Amino acid sequence: MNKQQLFENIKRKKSFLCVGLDTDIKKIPAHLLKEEDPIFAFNKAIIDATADLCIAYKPNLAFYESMGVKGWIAFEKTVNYIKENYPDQFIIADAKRGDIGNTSEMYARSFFDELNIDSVTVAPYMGEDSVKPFLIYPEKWVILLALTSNKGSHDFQLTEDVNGERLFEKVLKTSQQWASDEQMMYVVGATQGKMFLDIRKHVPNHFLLVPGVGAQGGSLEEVCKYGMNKMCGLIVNSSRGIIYADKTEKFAEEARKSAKAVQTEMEEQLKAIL
Ligand SMILES: O=c1ccn([C@@H]2O[C@H](COP(=O)(O)O)[C@@H](O)[C@H]2O)c(=O)[nH]1
Repeated sequence: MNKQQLFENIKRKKSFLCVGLDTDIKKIPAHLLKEEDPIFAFNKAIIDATADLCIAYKPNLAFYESMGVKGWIAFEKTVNYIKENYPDQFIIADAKRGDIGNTSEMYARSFFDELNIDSVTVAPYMGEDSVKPFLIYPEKWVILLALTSNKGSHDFQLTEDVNGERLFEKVLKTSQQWASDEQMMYVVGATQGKMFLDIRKHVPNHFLLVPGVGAQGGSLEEVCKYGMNKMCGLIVNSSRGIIYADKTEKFAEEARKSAKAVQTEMEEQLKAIL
């Protein structure tokens, strides 16, 4: 999917919501445990209940890998289910990969060749040769960690060099030499508030993947105020706040209500640019 198609989906659905499929066997409703593949059964119900309200799904690999082979199978089935039934959805493998070149090549192959996923999150710490292997795939995206939503983002990302340049700014500046805004996005946490102004000074036109609303308490209003651009430029993720809205047989219905509440707020925010 290219940038224009992403924007068209945002306009059509009046939403820039990404539903995070952080599916934890210990948190899903008990009645699903009798299913052959409880993780997939849960995901399928959540996807069917929310697909018209969101433009993206973000399974986080940790939740699947922690289940071994069964988890990987559930992940693959989930990706295929989205692709077959909701082909307009942008799929993000939140895997935070990145390694020496030949190893990154293998990571890229598994997400882009094997699974045909739209995008993968990548850590920038190992530099250009660790990111480039992900960039040889047309219309596939690298989503590079820039300024994350957690408290630890202060430990390295905000440290300054002798010229006063912060590490996340160096990441934004340097990585723009590797790919354009047609192939690269950045992760910026919703909890970072006004810092979106600084982010936008460096990357006015890029899409940003923004986790941290809902369970982490980030403000959607602030994200939009400081981070929205003329193509929206935001994919805002909520995982726990949507998928675990309820633990009963009504879980999918309640997840839909939570997603609808976020989408309604997004529709309002989009009036500023549409
Ligand atoms: O800076 C980051 C980068 C990634 N994440 C991931 O996003 C979701 C957030 O889940 P919630 O339940 O909505 O808090 C999760 O997969 C994180 O690993 C992030 O939160 N912050």
